[in-house]
Amino acid sequence: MNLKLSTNSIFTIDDSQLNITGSKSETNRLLLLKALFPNITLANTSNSDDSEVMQKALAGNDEIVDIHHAGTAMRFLTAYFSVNEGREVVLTGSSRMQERPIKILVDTLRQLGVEISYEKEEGYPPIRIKGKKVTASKVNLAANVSSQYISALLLVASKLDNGLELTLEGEITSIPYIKMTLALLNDLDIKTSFEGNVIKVYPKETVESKEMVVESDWSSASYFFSLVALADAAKITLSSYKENSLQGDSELVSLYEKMGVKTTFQNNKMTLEKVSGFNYEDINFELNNTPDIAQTIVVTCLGLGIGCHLTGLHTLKIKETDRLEALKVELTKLGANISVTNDSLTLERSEKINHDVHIATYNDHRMAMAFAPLAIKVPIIIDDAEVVSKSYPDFWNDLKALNFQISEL
Ligand SMILES: O=C(O)C1=C[C@@H](OP(=O)(O)O)[C@@H](O)[C@H](O)C1
Ligand SMILES: C=C(OP(=O)(O)O)C(=O)O
Repeated sequence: MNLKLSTNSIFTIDDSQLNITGSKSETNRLLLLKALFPNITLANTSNSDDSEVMQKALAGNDEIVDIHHAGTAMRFLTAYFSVNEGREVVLTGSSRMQERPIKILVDTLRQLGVEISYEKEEGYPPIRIKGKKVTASKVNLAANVSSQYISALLLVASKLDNGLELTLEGEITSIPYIKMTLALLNDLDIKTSFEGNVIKVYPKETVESKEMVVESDWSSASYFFSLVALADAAKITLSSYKENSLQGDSELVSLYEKMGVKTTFQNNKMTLEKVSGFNYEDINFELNNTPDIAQTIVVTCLGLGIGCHLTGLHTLKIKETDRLEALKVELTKLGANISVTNDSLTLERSEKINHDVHIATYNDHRMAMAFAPLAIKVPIIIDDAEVVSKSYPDFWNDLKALNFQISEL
């Protein structure tokens, strides 16, 4: 399904309200924790494909478990099945998932005594896991490739006889996601510590019954920050969000303040407003803590006609697609002057944006959603627009509610 998007030439959002689905990162952690501690209950969970596959995988009893494109499900379930004594599963995913590395996590679980083998290529899914009772508790692992390996181990750690002590090697990437995992464990009264490069999780057999309420997804909110930045005038209220979030992408508030968006919080809602008469300057952001909003930000900059230099992007090459390469190809089609390295991206200032360009989405939900707000500036076509369901199935309906004209080509 290819969608053509456009808006009125003067585009404004008048005091609109949107309710955004729960964070997929929090949901996938909590689904796993609920499988370990069934007396917790969850509210405002994500309706994303990634959370649906996670839930199904945890509920089922099949030998082959297919998690499609869901990175967190792949990594979290690898740890989960590894400590599920006596169970044998083959964990697999989409063809892209079979190119996303898992060796660091597999090697760590092997150090803990779990039997894991590769069904196809060494270092990549699919993998065959024979669950073991794990009693070893000290391991080292590289922390510079994906924080998901670390979160995966932390999530199951409290159920191990002796807990877990992880020593992280190298520069730690995507730290807020590790802190989110620890914070959710702490909410369940599971004791943890994170000092220097050592993380400890202490054993806990049971937890008190508790309702865990998922905050709405900040990465999904990023597209509305972009929309407000690009509109002629806009005020939109999103629920349910907290000023002090567990999600690192809440950094959006300070990042978009530099792109003319003011954010205020009240009663678990946040209101984004376009600042009129804002003095735009080129931006320079380090995004090691917030990799998922890099695409949104660079597209906003193109729409605003400002330049940007984004660094800390080394993980983008191993996500749903090689996001650095994909951005380079698609932004160039729009007339942008962009260069990328293995971990950074530079966009030159430019005035003109080509219209009616087909944006390829590479099975990457964030390619589709990040480019959509540009329709405020020029009509644009998003190819294979259904990809958004990986994290945000209601995205196109929510844009329609904001008066985007959307038609199938
Ligand atoms: O733990 C998580 O929920 C996530 C961690 C990040 O991955 P990396 O640690 O691989 O950068 C992020 O990009 C992903 O969307 C979700
Ligand atoms: C990278 C992402 O997800 P995952 O790694 O869980 O597939 C994402 O949602 O941007």
